[in-house]
Amino acid sequence: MILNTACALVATTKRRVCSLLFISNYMAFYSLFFLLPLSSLLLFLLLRSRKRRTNLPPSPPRLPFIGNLHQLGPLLHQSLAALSRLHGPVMLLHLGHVPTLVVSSPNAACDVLRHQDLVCAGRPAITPAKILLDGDIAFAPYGDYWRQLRKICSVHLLSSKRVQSYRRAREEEVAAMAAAIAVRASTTINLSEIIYSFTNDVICRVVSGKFKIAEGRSRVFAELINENSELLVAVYLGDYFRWLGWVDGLLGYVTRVRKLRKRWEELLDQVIKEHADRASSNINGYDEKEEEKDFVDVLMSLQDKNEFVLDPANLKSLLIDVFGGGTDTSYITLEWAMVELVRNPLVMQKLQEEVRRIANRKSLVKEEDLHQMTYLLAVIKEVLRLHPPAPLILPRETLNDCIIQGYNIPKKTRILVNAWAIGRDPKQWDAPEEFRPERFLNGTVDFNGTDFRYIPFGSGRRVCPGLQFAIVSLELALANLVHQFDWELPDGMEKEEFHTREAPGIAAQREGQLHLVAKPWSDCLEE
Ligand code: HEM
Repeated sequence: MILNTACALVATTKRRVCSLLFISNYMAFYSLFFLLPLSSLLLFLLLRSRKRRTNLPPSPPRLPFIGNLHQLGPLLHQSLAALSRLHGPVMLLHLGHVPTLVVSSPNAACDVLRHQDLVCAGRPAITPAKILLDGDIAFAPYGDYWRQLRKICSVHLLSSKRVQSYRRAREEEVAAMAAAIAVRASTTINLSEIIYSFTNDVICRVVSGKFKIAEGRSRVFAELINENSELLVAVYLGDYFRWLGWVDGLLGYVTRVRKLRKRWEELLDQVIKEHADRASSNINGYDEKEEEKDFVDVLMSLQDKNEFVLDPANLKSLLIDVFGGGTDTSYITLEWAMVELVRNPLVMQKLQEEVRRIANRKSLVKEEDLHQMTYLLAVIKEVLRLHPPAPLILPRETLNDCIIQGYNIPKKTRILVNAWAIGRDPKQWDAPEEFRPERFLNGTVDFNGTDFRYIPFGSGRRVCPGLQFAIVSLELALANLVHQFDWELPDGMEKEEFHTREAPGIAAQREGQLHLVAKPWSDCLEE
């Protein structure tokens, strides 16, 4: 019995040993052929992601949750420039949950806007744009839909030929601006107001035709554009802290943006309906006179010919973009131009000499005179170097992982290119804070974004499509302002009080309104 039990025990132990041996063999086999490669793969991935994380650009120290938000001031481009001086021209910030790459040197801008242009061609989906501009071009995600809109803009709405076709509209609006100044000559005028009406009237006229002035419609557009600017630049907590989106609702921002969209819809529906009425009765012969077509005419006739079909809501978003993109930017530039010219009397004198010599005592400078005015162009370039109205261009977002200046930049990183800081970088420009148009006289630096020291219109595939339109309007307006009038500070104001401070916000607008006295130039004769 004892022997039997002993034998049974031995047999069981043997079986257990065998099965243990089998299991350990199996495990060895398993680990050799499966676990080992798997764990090495995991290790490799871990190391790679660590390397990636360790090869990120430098970042200022950050706080939990808010990240670097507390380091930003009301003048965003200026606070980013100050941080970049400490942490380098390629710097990674964490704005709440949003990783944000800030680029402040021409080389880094060239990486973003040329070498990695495709990967960096996305735009972040921010709350106000999603509500107000859904389906527009400026905030459209990069892809087929954006390409279609881009083609419409560059081939049909803002091509050289089309820009040329708005010549009469521009010249008439410039004449109206000069007349508005002339009636208040030798008194202190609010030039900001006058310039704003001019830029707004030009855009209104180009987009929605010549009927708007009589109806006072441009005033309504101006009101809406103003509110656009305010609501688009406000900070929406939900964009930086996913769990705080409801606060934006509570603060009323979201409701305000929705209401604004509704007002735009109503106004644009009216404009589109008028187009349809005009087209059906053909009172304007809109189909015959190509040069008279406004943007709505062009878009609708493209739709009619089935060349492209845009959802009505998206069509309105595209029009809102053009109003927003075209009005504030040109207004801000023209205002800064007058500020810098009054602060720099020698530059003003040189510009007036050029314009008056070429215009040859005509009462109005015409567009055919502009191509000879090289100093005028240099003045506008210098204004846009010191005061780019979109100092951080428009935010981009990476569509994939990429490398910028040797650093790994993960997918879905927001990118801010600080055109303002690059334009004032002492490593790139002599005496960068001084207003010296002469630096542009040799003509090698242009607006088109090929020289990354100078990118007021951005660069690459998302470069501003309104560039030509903007430049010719600015040239014509500025030439006429300095041709017809001599400009003085209001009584009692010293040159030193005439400041160049910027107002808070993301557009680099001058703080306060510009008040000046216009003295008609006596030699400027009626034709
Ligand atoms: C001084 C005048 C102007 C300046 C400084 C300016 C500047 C800019 C900048 C920096 C961008 C972003 C470019 C980028 O991401 O690389 C942009 C985009 C854009 N601008 Fe302008 N702009 C001006 C006038 C205009 C005008 C007159 C229009 C239309 C009539 C316009 C329409 C647009 C549109 C639609 C976009 C979006 C393009 C896209 O995302 O594909 N802009 N502009």
